[in-house]
Amino acid sequence: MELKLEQGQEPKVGAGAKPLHLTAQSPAGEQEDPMDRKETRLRVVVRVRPLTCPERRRGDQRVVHCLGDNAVYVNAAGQEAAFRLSAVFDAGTSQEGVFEGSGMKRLIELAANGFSCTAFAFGQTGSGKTYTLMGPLAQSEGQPATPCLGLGGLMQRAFVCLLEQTQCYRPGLVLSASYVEIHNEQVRDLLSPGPARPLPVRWSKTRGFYIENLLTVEFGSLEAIMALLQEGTRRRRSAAHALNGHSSRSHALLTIRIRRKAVSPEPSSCQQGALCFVDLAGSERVKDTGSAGERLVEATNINRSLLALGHCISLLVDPRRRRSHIPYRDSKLTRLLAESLGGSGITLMVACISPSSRCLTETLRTLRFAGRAKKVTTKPVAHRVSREKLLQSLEQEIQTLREENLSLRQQLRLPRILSEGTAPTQLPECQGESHAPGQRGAPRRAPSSARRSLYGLLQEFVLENEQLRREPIPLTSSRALAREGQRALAQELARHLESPPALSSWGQARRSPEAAPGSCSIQALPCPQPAPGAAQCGHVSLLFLSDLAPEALAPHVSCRPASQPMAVTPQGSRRPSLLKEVPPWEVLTAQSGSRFQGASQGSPWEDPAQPWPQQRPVAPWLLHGKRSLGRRKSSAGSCLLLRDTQQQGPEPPPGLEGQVVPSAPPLAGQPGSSTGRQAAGADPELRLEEVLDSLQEQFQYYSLRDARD
Ligand SMILES: Nc1ncnc2c1ncn2[C@@H]1O[C@H](COP(=O)(O)OP(=O)(O)OP(=O)(O)O)[C@@H](O)[C@H]1O
Repeated sequence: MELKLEQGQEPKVGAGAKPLHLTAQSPAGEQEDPMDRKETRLRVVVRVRPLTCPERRRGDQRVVHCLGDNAVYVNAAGQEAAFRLSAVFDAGTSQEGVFEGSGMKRLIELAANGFSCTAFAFGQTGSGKTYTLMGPLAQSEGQPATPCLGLGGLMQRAFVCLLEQTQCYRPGLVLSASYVEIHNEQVRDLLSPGPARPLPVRWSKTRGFYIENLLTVEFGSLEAIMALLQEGTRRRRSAAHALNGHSSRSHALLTIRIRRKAVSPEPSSCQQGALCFVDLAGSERVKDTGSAGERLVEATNINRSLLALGHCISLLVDPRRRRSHIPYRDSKLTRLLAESLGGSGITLMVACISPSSRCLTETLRTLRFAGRAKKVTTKPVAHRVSREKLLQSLEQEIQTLREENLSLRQQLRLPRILSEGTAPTQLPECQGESHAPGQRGAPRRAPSSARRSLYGLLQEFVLENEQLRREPIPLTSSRALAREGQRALAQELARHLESPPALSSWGQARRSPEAAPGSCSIQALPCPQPAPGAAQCGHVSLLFLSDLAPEALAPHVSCRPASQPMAVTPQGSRRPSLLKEVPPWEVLTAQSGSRFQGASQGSPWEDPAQPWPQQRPVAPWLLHGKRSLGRRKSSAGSCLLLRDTQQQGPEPPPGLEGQVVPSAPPLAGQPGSSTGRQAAGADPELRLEEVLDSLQEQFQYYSLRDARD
């Protein structure tokens, strides 16, 4: 029998950690945490729950033993293994004991200092994850009991701790919360009033993966945050099965955002930390839980997303492979945890296990996962936002909400009071508490105090948004409306990506004589089929360059000197070559918002004597096929999509300066793309969202790389 004792370097977070020493000063005059930018391991602790009554009645053996010295020992059925983790809590440890010993307090402190912190519980179904995070649920309603801390979990204790900090020691802290669940691979807002609709998970260079249209609610008291927790948990999907009478059927993520204004009298920067609690749905063996029908679908989705999480962890642990592509896009869960696992966050994992002999296999699996996870490192970075950036992002947020509210008002046929050109600092037409949605369009001015701050203004728009959404009419977000125009195009693109057409000839391309004034008048190279989107949307043109390695195309798109010919490969050729038949052409530079420069001599695109009638900004999008970069370059196809940014459509990518180039993200719908594989047969709308998102990612990746090179 083999006795395996897992060893590992202890992370610096945790009980007994030295008090925070503030040594360095940031340019803004703020104190920096010594943890800032230091490689840090995930802290992984284990909690063993007591045997439950049914387990005792059945006479299950206790096979898990806590040895002291942070080691846990499993011995049964000829299997013996020991694991050493950051801390181990036996069945007798109280909720307070787990809070004190897990390092939760330090995590809260770090979140208040601007770090992104995550505490998540994982383990087999019925192993005590929800209990550890929220305490026992009120069985009748499936809600976290009361704010009373006796049996309260890590969440309630953290709320108390944070609120204490806010009220007593750091009056500058502003707290807000969001709460979502991932159920059957769909993200749902648990706080938003009205019917739960799936929210898209998007990616941006500045924010990483994020949930669009997520409601965030400010709170200032324990009662308020407990009400949010209870309301959200009531809405979360749960069901009974053989191993747990109240089993969570979704992963839940409750995020507390902590905004701290700078301490200096003339604040030049602010800190924005986050504390996220993740209650994972438990892994389950269907033959043990007896899941069938809907429960079986849920179980399959739960297990699949946990598998994706395990896969990411395995790659992150391997020092060679963690530099390559980590497939966070394989599930919504891994996308949302990407920052906590491999980015700049700080993470505490609580592995929950049952002591019962019947759960032996799953217990060992959980402990092995824990052992791997503790080797994962992140490089925590405190988020300090410069005052200018903060103001900018606030204004942008206000502007987005203003547009969203106007769009909702239009759908509700309410009078539109703001004029088109209203500056973001002007007030919305509908304010705060006293406006009832029934009083359609009664314009009100906010109290003058609210005008003083952008935060106040933002709050008003949020309130208005909430009120409008409460109307019992199905509403569509403004972004979704804007996307409708892109849907046909995306569908076409998806088809092309799946089976790129063979080009019969490259022919001559000219500026379209029918191009509407003001539209982007570049014409696609002729394809056997009309260029996708060109027919439907006058402002979109697409080049489909079959069998062209992306590496050959990207430099030409980003910064091709006008004198060089475009490298394309005609049909039938396996390898890209400089295609002499296509004369030099000057397309555009890769910077978003760049303009057509006009055509160079001999370009087939343009009559050089005639300048472009409209020098309009365009956003280029690159679609690549297979990213095989071996000696035999074989790309399924590459597309260059030119979009007129003055028309409606997806946002052009922001500036590219100073960015670290990540590994190339996979492209939805492509061979080798997990999202494409997963999406097959899934909701076509979600599938299209994926395609549009990955367009942006792809473009950013290649543009950033070119900018760096
Ligand atoms: N440390 C503990 N002390 C006492 N009871 C516990 C403890 N941990 C869990 N329990 C009880 O065990 C049962 C299952 O716990 P819980 O619902 O938290 O499991 P879970 O891991 O969240 O399950 P699932 O993944 O199915 O949602 C509950 O009745 C809970 O009250």
